[in-house]
Amino acid sequence: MSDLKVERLLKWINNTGEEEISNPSSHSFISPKLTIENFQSTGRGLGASSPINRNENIIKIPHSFLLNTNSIIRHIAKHNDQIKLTEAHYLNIYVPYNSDKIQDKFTDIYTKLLLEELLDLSSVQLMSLYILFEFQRGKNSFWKPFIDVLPSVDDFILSPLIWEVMKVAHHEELLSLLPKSVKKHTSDMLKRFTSDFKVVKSLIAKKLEISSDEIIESEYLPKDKYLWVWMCINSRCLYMNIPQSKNKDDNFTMAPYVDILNHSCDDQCGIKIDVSGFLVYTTSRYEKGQQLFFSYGPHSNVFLLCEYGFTLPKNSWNYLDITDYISPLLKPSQVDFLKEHDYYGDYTINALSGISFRTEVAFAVLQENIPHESRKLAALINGYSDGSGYKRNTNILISKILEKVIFICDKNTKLEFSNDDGSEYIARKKTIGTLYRDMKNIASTTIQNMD
Ligand SMILES: C[S@@+](CC[C@H](N)C(=O)[O-])C[C@H]1O[C@@H](n2cnc3c(N)ncnc32)[C@H](O)[C@@H]1O
Repeated sequence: MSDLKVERLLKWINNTGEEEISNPSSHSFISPKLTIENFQSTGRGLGASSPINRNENIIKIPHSFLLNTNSIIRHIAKHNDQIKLTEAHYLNIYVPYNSDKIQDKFTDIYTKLLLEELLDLSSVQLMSLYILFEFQRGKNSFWKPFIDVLPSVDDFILSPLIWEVMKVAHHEELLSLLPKSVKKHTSDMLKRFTSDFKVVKSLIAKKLEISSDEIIESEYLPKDKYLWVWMCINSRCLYMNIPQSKNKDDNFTMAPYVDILNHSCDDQCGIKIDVSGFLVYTTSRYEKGQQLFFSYGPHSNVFLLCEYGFTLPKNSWNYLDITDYISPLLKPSQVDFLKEHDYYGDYTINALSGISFRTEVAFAVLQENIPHESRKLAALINGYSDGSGYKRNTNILISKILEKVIFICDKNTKLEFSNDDGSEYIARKKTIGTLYRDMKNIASTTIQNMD
């Protein structure tokens, strides 16, 4: 990222423009001990330019600079007299005095949107629509300094959703090489993406009084740009309670500058949100030159690759899903029993904690002809027994499954060692290889640890 863009971002977020200095939003804080840098292992991130203590407040971004349902509706309302806002979560957001003066074809649409229509959209739909419009509004947009530092679509080259939607070179081969769990995650993401795009297109088509098909070709919602914005939102959102949200998946915000923090499995920074804004503090000490990290959550490499476009060399949240191996072995009465007790499906083995209790229950059920009548099984499920009576056969069954897993992994881990020619195609193949390596590691370790 060019220094100029960083400079503009900092100037904007510190609100140091002449006319802004006395405004209520000028309460950002970026510690002078922080710098934006390119790190070899992770790419762009936040570094310590001098030692930072544990429990030190390092960033505060006021609500006026957070991009979420509240701030978007507040900004759109500035262009739209029909939208009357009364609640504090809108009114506390400061919108620069001149932002309602600049008119263009996008603000023309803002003038036509109804508050109910905006609130009917999910957070991702509203944010993707708004950011894409604001991106196209260029220097007319209040958010330009933030939008300018968002990653480009090239930063997501490893995400299988991008291969699928952009139909990148060799996408069919690459998608076919993916482990089953990644294929499934990608197909779920594609459904989410397609549905969000459809909803947004149909709302804008309605406002333009044209059909949804016509809008694909228009300059309002180009699909490749929509995909870019959608991925940026997906990979940069942070949890924040949104009072008017309809479901918990809508409770998030984008937080400029905070979103430069890269992920690690352990929390090394914490976040707090209060009336003054979004606060980041350290949970460990950093020495000069070290990169600061924050945990995005307990995510496996499969999740990180699909949703964020990267994987970690070591990830304690990796797990192996063996549902597809167990399900065909179950008889109808066993399936009924598992469903009745809420233990059907999602059979995993975790890198750190081993075989999950769910999986252990499924293997125990497999060993019971009439599970409904088994006291031994009831004792396991109710926590009265440790299930040792099932262990021997469980180990035999698991070993057989894991040997099959290892066989498939062995055929594919070689992808990781594809000859590097610097192309995106090879980078993608190598990443697929690392996913099989992760799976094989869990399978082999589980076999080794069996007693
Ligand atoms: C919230 S952003 C973090 C800042 C980002 N690196 C940037 O330059 O804007 C999330 C993105 O950062 C990258 N990222 C985060 N943590 C990473 C890590 N540990 N290793 C490699 N890339 C990482 C991924 O591209 C991810 O989609």
